[in-house]
Amino acid sequence: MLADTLAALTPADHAAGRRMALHLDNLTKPPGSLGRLETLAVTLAAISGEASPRVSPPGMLVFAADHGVAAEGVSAFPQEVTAQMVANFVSGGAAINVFARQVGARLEVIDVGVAATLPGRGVVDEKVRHGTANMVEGDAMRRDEAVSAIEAGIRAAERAIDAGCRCLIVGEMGIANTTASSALLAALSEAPVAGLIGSGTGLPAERLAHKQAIIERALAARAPDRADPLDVLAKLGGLEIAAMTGAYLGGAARRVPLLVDGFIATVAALVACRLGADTRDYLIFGHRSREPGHAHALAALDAQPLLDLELCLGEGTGAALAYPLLEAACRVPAEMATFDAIGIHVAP
Ligand SMILES: Cc1cc2ncn([C@H]3O[C@H](COP(=O)(O)O)[C@@H](O)[C@H]3O)c2cc1C
Ligand SMILES: O=C(O)c1cccnc1
Repeated sequence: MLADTLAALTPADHAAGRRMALHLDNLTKPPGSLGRLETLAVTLAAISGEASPRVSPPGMLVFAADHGVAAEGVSAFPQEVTAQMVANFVSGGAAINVFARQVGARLEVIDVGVAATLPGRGVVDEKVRHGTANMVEGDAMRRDEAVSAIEAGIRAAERAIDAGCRCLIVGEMGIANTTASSALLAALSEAPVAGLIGSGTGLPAERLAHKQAIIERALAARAPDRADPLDVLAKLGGLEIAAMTGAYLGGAARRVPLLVDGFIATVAALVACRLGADTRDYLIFGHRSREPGHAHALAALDAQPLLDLELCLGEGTGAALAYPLLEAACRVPAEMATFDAIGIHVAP
């Protein structure tokens, strides 16, 4: 199934994007005056291949899983918070629930690897295993488990698209997943760990050197093959990160715009692009997270995010907040009058 999804990936329709650019120049405004909103309209036209792209309704996918490396004291919060937040997502009290309601999104919460056994209601059960192993002691997961988690993500993307969603907002919950993400980014980019770590949920500054040392030990012990993204993902990654990678691959294969959230989401998107380079054409970056490694992950994808609200949360919140800009970018070409229609003739 992963192989089928990779085989179905194609570049976006850049000719449709160029037609959109010509149309935008004929609307009743100085050419280019809507700035990056115009770039966004061109991107959305290229993604869908349509003259009037639509992003509504959006589908939100929040993947949850635990991390064995949490036992090393790399997060300000204990592992149990992952399951508690999953319960919060189900009862509608988390930040992502607020924004999902605001934009009328279909929200799905998917357990791909929470350590605790969850009471089933309201959570899609795709548990691959009860949390990853501690990457300092062994591979976070087996290669086939990484593939299973990716495939759970592909299925979730396909469910949302089959239910009518025109855009995917992908988020995560997993205590210690900034550690896994920094480790993945270090392995994929070969940049020094020191510039790729941050305080995540609020790890005190004096614990950062410890977080860095844990990641450096894991990198040395696991020795992942940088040229093999699945090897890197299995040895250092997380189940929710793998599922997000799958959701991006699945959404790109179906030619749907994918709104990327913060640091963790961007690292998952980087893994997806290493597995299937055409995925990049379908990614729109919602915001710049306060987590320092995010700038490196964005640079690795040559990405410029839409917002900078100094968020540092995850769950998909920064992507959800950027979603109304995508709606605006769809409405401008569909609803604005053209110069031809109002009888203004502009000199060439
Ligand atoms: C109450 C709470 C809600 C959250 N929602 C997202 N995260 C975020 O914080 C975690 C990553 O940070 P670290 O690597 O430092 O553990 C992830 O679960 C992420 O989604 C949360 C964290 C907490 C504590
Ligand atoms: O940017 C993120 O995705 C992020 C940052 C801190 C904690 N959780 C997520």
